[in-house]
Amino acid sequence: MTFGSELTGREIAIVDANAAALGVTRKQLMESAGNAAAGVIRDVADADDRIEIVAGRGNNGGDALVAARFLGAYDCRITLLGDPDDIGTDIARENWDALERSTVETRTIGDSTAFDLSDPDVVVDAMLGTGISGALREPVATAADTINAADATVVSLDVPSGLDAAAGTLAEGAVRPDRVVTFHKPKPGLSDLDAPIEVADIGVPPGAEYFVERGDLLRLDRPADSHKGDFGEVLVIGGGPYTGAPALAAQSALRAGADLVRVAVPAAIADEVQGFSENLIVRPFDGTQLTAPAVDPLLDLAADHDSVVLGPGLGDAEATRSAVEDLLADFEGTAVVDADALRVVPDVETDASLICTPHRGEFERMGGRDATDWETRAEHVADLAAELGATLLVKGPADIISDGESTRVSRTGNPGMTVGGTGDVLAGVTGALAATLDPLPAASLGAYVTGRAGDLVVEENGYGLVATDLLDRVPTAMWSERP
Ligand SMILES: NC(=O)C1=CN([C@@H]2O[C@H](COP(=O)(O)OP(=O)(O)OC[C@H]3O[C@@H](n4cnc5c(N)ncnc54)[C@H](O)[C@@H]3O)[C@@H](O)[C@H]2O)[C@H](O)CC1
Ligand SMILES: [K+]
Repeated sequence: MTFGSELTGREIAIVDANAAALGVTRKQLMESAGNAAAGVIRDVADADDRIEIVAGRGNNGGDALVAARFLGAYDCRITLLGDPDDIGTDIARENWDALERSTVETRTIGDSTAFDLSDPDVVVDAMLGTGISGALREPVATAADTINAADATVVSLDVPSGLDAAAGTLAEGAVRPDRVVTFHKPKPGLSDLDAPIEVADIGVPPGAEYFVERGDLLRLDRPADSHKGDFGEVLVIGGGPYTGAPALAAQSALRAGADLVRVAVPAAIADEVQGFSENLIVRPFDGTQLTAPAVDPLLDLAADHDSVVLGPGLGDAEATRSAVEDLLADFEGTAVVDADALRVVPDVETDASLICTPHRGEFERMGGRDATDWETRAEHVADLAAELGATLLVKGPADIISDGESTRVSRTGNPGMTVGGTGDVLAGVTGALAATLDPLPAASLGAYVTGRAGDLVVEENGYGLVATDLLDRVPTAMWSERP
């Protein structure tokens, strides 16, 4: 299992969009949901029972419109709360149009004062599902009261209308069902209800939660009322024998949306690093490479940042290695650890939350077991992540991300990306995402976005990609393909 045993509203949207990316449309899922709902309704209804289906204007209502088609043998009436022109989604509207052309009895009610029930035996509550926001508004509020007062068996589709599946709480006046049929997975709050809950399999493709796909981009948010600082400040610590790597990581963090990125490098190369871009804020520390005297000042600086990227271009000198060890031992924030800095991770005790980004060779040097197929390797990645208490992002043709509990696989990227520097881009992008997201989603999206940026370059130019080509594709990969 990769997502939790219960799905919140946002996770459902992600799974839905990932299912679509894997070739199963939301309309197909709605068809299965409506079919499954009809099965439960048949279970509670006698052959001559009157069934009232009350549908809202979202996809929860859409599920019920499908169910009505499957219940053709019953005395069934569908009430749409609101104007058909205001139906919120194409797939719900298509199902409404199909019902209207059929022999199923339909009516629309826009005004709460007109809501009534004709003494039904069974009421199907499909007014609101996981798309609820805030307190119940009219006409839903009155309809919920009327349904609760009716002497009928009430079956809620997905969740009782009024259950906020993001918070797991019931709004005042929420429908009190006798049964619930929920789709794909339980939702937060359902287990607190008195009513029996059935989970219906609606054919979400296996892999929609496992693979990192386009739907995962829904975790990214940049609301109109955002303020400077909302998207985090990132500190890149790197450089010494190499100058390009820290500059590349820092620029990638900027492209991935961090508000502010500082890059701490040895003073001897500070000018050269600054020369890569006027967007960089360079913070030199004394010397030609990272050594013990820089550790305390860097820890102070790091404490003022939301995340740290540690490693790009540091090199593998013994003095640097022990400085990295000291730094990690006393750091308590979130750090993306890459390149030579990875060597110390297995031996260091730290309270920091680490995201380690090894390639396969580095993964094995850290103690990971290799495997010829990626499914087995994914298990080995999870094992090492659990052992280290860190999140691992193991780079390869399929990137494997695990925190020891959940494991994801990202399949973006292409053979053109074996060129030097793409790892620095990945570290920077992941560092920026880790400034606002938890480690597992940050690493998963970092892998997906960097790989997708590489795919966009190759789609445009063919192979012959260099790492700097990725930079301006990072925002495209993050934002222009968000479902
Ligand atoms: N993967 C799955 O599990 C699938 C689930 N399906 C069903 O889709 C709904 C969620 O649909 P969505 O369109 O996102 O939202 P809703 O239908 O729940 O509601 C939107 C609708 O409600 C209005 N509204 C919102 N808040 C309130 C309020 N407080 N008071 C009154 N009205 C409100 C809003 O304006 C919209 O009109 C999910 O639950 C499943 O049933 C898919 O069919 C298949 C895949
Ligand atoms: K409902």
